[in-house]
Amino acid sequence: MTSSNVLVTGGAGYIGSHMILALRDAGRPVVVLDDLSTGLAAAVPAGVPLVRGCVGDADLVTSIARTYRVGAIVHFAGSIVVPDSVADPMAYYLNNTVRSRELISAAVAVGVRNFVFSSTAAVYGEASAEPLGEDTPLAPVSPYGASKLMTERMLADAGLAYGLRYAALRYFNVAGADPLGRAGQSGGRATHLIKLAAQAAVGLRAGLDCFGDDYPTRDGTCVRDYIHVSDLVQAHMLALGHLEGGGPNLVANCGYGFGASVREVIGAMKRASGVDFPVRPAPRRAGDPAALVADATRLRETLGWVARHDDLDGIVASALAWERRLAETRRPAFTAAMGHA
Ligand SMILES: NC(=O)c1ccc[n+]([C@@H]2O[C@H](COP(=O)([O-])OP(=O)(O)OC[C@H]3O[C@@H](n4cnc5c(N)ncnc54)[C@H](O)[C@@H]3O)[C@@H](O)[C@H]2O)c1
Ligand SMILES: O=c1ccn([C@@H]2O[C@H](COP(=O)(O)OP(=O)(O)O[C@H]3O[C@H](CO)[C@@H](O)[C@H](O)[C@H]3O)[C@@H](O)[C@H]2O)c(=O)[nH]1
Repeated sequence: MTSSNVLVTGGAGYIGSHMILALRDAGRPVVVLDDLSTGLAAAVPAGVPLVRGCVGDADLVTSIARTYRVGAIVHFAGSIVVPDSVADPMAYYLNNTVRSRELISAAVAVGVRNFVFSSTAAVYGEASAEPLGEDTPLAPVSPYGASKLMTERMLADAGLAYGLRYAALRYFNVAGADPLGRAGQSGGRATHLIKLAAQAAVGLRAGLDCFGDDYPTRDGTCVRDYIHVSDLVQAHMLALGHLEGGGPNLVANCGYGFGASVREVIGAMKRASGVDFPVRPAPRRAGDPAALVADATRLRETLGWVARHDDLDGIVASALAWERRLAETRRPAFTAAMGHA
């Protein structure tokens, strides 16, 4: 096993914080670079160095790579809200594409060999086939998807020109929380369906909007392939080992091969919590494809990945458990702020 450090960008965020736990569980030294724009310093486990800064700061990246003898970068940092990218595309091209370019350039210049990148199912756009293989035509319908696709393209070119070794993992919808309760989705502004449903279940919000019920799907609501964050992180660990072991560059979908509709997710959350929170019909949300379901054959066959948490009820239950834990830790602070301490 290699003992060089792994630089986790965006390690104070939802998925990055789970990756840090997996690396530490495997005995790998880690350093985190995060600007804390959506992440929380508290999500980085004690003892893991956290450098607060931007991935687009090439001097900073170079200095971290030298100081910590970084051998691999796992790049989670980015802006992630599809409708925001429709409203403000230039912000997404800056944070996701331009700053990734700086990071990749710095990695190449300082001699970091291996690079794992958070890509997305949004690179496929309006899916014509289901499930989607990696060879499906790439036609993103949101600036978010386009901003990620451009980074994939830069990695492919950097691989050819400079020998950078990379894996671009196209996540479908990531959800759930660490089964040991050490991490979960904590960031301030929630937009993801399962997170919002969990917040409704614990009483943090009055209910939930269902964006569109006239899609060409089995119940009219959008279908997504929800992958448990622990299974996703395991794919990253395998991808890292694959690159470090000399395996070829890789682009792979991360999902289970079956989807759940918005209505099915809401039903699962109501069952798990026992709370019948209100659900309001709402117009379609900009940039939402009707259905996104992964064909994850390549991930299984190339990396030997095995899904261990591929059960919607379990995913929803782990998200709910984390939300309840957050509500418990918030309650004293809230009570104090209201002058009732
Ligand atoms: N959550 C999903 O369902 C999903 C699906 C597909 C792809 N992804 C990708 O996975 C990655 C992680 O997503 P997440 O859900 O953990 O989001 P998140 O918002 O919780 O984490 C992103 C982290 O990156 C940091 N960050 C943002 N811009 C930065 C910059 N310029 N420099 C340094 N740090 C910066 C944020 O502070 C945050 O800690 C993203 O790249 C996202 O596009 C997520
Ligand atoms: O209050 C809500 C929130 C969401 N939805 C719907 O739920 C589905 C899932 O939405 P969401 O959880 O926001 O995820 P996506 O927009 O599908 O995007 C996620 O999944 C993509 C890959 O599929 C990633 O690229 C993105 O980063 C990630 O945010 C969509 O149909 C939404 O319209 C609702 O109906 N009500």
